[in-house]
Amino acid sequence: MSASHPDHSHALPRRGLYLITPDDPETTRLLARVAAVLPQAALLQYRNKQADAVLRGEQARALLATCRERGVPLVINDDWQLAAEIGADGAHLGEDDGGLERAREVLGPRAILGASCYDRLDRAESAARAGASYLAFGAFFPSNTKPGARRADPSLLRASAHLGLPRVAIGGITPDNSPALVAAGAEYIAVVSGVFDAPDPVEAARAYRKVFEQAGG
Ligand SMILES: Cc1ncc(COP(=O)(O)OP(=O)(O)O)c(N)n1
Ligand SMILES: Cc1nc(C(=O)O)sc1CCOP(=O)(O)O
Ligand SMILES: [Mg+2]
Repeated sequence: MSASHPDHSHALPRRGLYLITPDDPETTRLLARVAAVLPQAALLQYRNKQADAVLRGEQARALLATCRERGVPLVINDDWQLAAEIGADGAHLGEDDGGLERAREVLGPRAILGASCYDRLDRAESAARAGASYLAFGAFFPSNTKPGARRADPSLLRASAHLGLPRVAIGGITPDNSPALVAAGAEYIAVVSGVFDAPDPVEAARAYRKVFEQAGG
């Protein structure tokens, strides 16, 4: 912990696969899909861009129970108020999701607060100042989950190392294209379709985990 970055990443594992949920309206099915691959994950993000507030509340609570059983932190996408309401481990905020400072104030110093930085180092610098726990960059490759995502270059991972926060790489990431991102400094590889749309999601999740093992832990 440094003076400029107080203890904002307490619950964060050191590195690994950051799983993000697919938009699945069936809560029982979503839970089964997540439970199968959760043992391979360092972190889980609940993201459902189609669900209304009631379904999001139901799914987030159900996932939180599963995550607690498995000891995996749960981050809620977009909605830090929902994270606070259900006692999740944190929230992930992009450019349209409200200010990091207010979220940090309410969620407290130990919450995981993720910030989307896209392809922008200046955004990463201000997110670090505003109390982010990690900095997410992307999209590194074309993504079917988010076809319009801005593209980022792996050099951004190296260029943001001085900020001293864990870096997340996202967007079209596969086990095959992950090693270059981990070598460039990504502590986390964030994935939706590479796991959840794979013919064998458990095998796919293991393949991402192996990338970190082969990179040295
Ligand atoms: C780990 C991680 N990184 C980036 C995003 C994208 O956030 P945002 O730009 O707010 O877009 P949506 O996910 O809300 O569509 C993310 N969710 N997680
Ligand atoms: C949610 C999200 N955010 C991105 C960004 O670049 O900010 S890319 C993305 C989609 C990630 O899904 P997949 O692993 O299926 O490509
Ligand atoms: Mg968002």
